[in-house]
Amino acid sequence: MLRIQNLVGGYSHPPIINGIDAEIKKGEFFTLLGPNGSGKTTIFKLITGQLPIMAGEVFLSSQSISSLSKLDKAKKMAVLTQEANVSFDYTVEEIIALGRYPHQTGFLKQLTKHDMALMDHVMEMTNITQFKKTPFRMISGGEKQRVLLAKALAQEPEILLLDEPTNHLDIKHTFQMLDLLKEQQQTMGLTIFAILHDLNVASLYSDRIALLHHGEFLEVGDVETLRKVNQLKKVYEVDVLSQSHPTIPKPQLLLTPNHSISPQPYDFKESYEIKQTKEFIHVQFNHPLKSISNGVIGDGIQWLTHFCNFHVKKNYHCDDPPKDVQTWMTKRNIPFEQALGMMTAVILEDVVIIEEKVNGIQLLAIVTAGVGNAVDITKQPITEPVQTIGTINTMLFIDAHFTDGALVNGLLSATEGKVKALTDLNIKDPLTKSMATGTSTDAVVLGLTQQGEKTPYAGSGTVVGRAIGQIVYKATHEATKKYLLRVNKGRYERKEESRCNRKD
Ligand SMILES: Nc1ncnc2c1ncn2[C@@H]1O[C@H](COP(=O)(O)OP(=O)(O)OP(=O)(O)O)[C@@H](O)[C@H]1O
Repeated sequence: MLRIQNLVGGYSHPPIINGIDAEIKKGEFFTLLGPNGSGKTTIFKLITGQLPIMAGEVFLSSQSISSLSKLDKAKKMAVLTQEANVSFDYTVEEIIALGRYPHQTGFLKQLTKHDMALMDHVMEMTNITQFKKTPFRMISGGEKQRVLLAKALAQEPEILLLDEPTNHLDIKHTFQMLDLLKEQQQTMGLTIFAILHDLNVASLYSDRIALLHHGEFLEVGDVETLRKVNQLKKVYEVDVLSQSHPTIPKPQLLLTPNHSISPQPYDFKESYEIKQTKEFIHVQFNHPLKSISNGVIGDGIQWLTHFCNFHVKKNYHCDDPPKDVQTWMTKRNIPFEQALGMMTAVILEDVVIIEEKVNGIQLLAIVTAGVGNAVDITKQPITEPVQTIGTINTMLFIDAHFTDGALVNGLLSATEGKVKALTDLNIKDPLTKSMATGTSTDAVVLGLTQQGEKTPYAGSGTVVGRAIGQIVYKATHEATKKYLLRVNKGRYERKEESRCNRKD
């Protein structure tokens, strides 16, 4: 659709653009990225003819752009520039009518019924119909941007050049505009060549991107190119981290400010408080911990300050456990947005709390255990899930700095410690009669202070991994023993009671 071949140009010597090549294919969304002053707008000016090409060539549908008349170009290509200065006091409708100009025929060049219907359509699409008769100068910056897009769409171009089209737009209108463009691309085959500043937005909407650096392309490729953070650091000179969007397979970039927002180093042992009642256990930290968990709320990887384990009745059943947990937290003035919530039918008095320092690493384990629903995951028939509560809830807090990989490692180490404790206590799956590997609804959280040197591994091959396995083993072993004692005592008491009743 648009081929840029060894393009050189600028305002004087030396040129700003130094021999770039690119091919924008028909129907694709191609985005030009680069810092301020890197030459993005200059490329557009060379393509549109606002600036003379010093060397190289640009082809529009295989025709050299310099051989096309202004009108021929306008029939194929519409441009939305940053300069929204319209000198005359046109109304919105009149501005949009200008978009039809290249298609008007005859001496008088009047708008036809088709032109007017199309204008109404683009005004509706861009949500500006209400401003139809309003002078352009009397609408806001964001509304002006939508009017200029409507004008460009009214031109019915094959390719649309957009120079920062979302400038002035709030997030709702940014996404509305880009969704609209994407729809035009997908349904009408419109080719889009856009300059965008927001790398995350570019990742969500573009098919391919080009990264411009000092008038040259450093990278041209699909949006996965945005995972090359070293290139981005070089070009933008910021500390950037590439992560996957949580719900769609696109990279998203996270920036770390130069000014430090991490707290001064603090004493782990002084940084938390544990509150325990019959209804709940609440661990509150002074600083947020980086956490990984499968809690009812606060799941996944998060930064959290409050960690709660709520007691529920054995027959607890609810359609919306997260809502329940949030309600219980609100009742106790615990901000659930910063909290992890678990639940258990285990008597909370039987909790085991172990605080230990292993090889200089401070750990805190808080475990409640019930094995009424013990399961051997390797033997249970794969049929209906078991969802009753009789669970092992493990909270483990560590004064260390883990990578995301080490967090996952840490979960493995904790699980290995738990399974070994069940094995040593000879806990069996009542259904399969084989050794249990856990219970049907176990929950776990690992919370890290992220203080000190970064640790990339936390498996059994590491000191911290073994410390995790051993503290979880100890806490689970003890908590399970307490549970078994209580259950056996209960059984004994019930037996005694019925014996006495029989005697009577
Ligand atoms: N009219 C002009 N005359 C001379 N130099 C100019 C002119 N316009 C821009 N430049 C220079 O050309 C270089 C590239 O500018 P350009 O506008 O293409 O950058 P850009 O990548 O679009 O930047 P931004 O993200 O800030 O819009 C800059 O160094 C700029 O100062």
